[in-house]
Amino acid sequence: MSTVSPPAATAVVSAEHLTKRFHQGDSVVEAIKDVSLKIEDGEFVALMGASGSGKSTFLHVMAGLTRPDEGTLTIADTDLSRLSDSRLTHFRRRKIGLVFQAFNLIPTLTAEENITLPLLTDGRSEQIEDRLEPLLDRLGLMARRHHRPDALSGGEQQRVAIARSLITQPALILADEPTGSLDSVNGQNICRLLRELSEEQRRTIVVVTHEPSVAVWASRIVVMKDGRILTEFRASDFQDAQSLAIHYQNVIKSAIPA
Ligand SMILES: Nc1ncnc2c1ncn2[C@@H]1O[C@H](COP(=O)(O)OP(=O)(O)OP(=O)(O)O)[C@@H](O)[C@H]1O
Repeated sequence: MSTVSPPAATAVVSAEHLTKRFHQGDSVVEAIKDVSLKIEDGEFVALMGASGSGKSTFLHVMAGLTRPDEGTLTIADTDLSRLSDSRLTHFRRRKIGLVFQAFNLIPTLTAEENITLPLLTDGRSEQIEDRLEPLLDRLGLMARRHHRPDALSGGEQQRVAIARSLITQPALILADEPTGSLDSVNGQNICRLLRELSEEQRRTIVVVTHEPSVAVWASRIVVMKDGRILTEFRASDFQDAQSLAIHYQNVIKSAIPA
């Protein structure tokens, strides 16, 4: 009898030895140093760490918004270092969905127009018909589709931003402090939505956060300190956000300074 081995998990993100330096006058800041990380298809990863630990820089490198000085980054089988600036922009539009703390919606456009904009700017308007209504429905935005951002609550605006990130069906969704502008109830609802998207649709999601109450929704938590990956653990090892917060604080405190 022949045996069939399960398919190997595919890495959507493969970062190897990434370093990014910023020059300010005569001084140089190494924002990330020798960072290596693999993220598999369908994983929901929280990137934690104190202010200045390099989380946003790493996220921006993964987004192709910032080029690393050293190391290689492969996203969805594409080595980003091999892409020219214009191809990198094209790649980002197609393969990466971005969600920000400040929502970054266009105030003069309705919810629906904001959501469909990435397809329009990429010359793919024919895909709107099939994709828009299921997304509005899934994200609970059907009744708000014709409203402009100033007529939407913060939670609704962030759901519009998430819908906008999903409409291109990207390989990877990157969110920088997505609950940072929301109250705790709306913040938790956004976390639940991201978790459901990863579980139901195998979306690969990376969220940068300071908050254990956000990180606890992820499947894997990666902790950064002084530009390096310090450690990682699984949220399922903790009963609740409070026990995760205690472990996180202990890990940060006991780390030997770089
Ligand atoms: N454009 C830049 N120019 C100069 N230095 C920068 C730049 N961007 C980031 N840095 C520096 O790189 C380091 C890492 O910054 P980064 O924003 O990635 O950290 P972070 O963990 O996301 O912080 P926070 O949680 O406060 O957003 C910091 O010392 C920061 O001052």
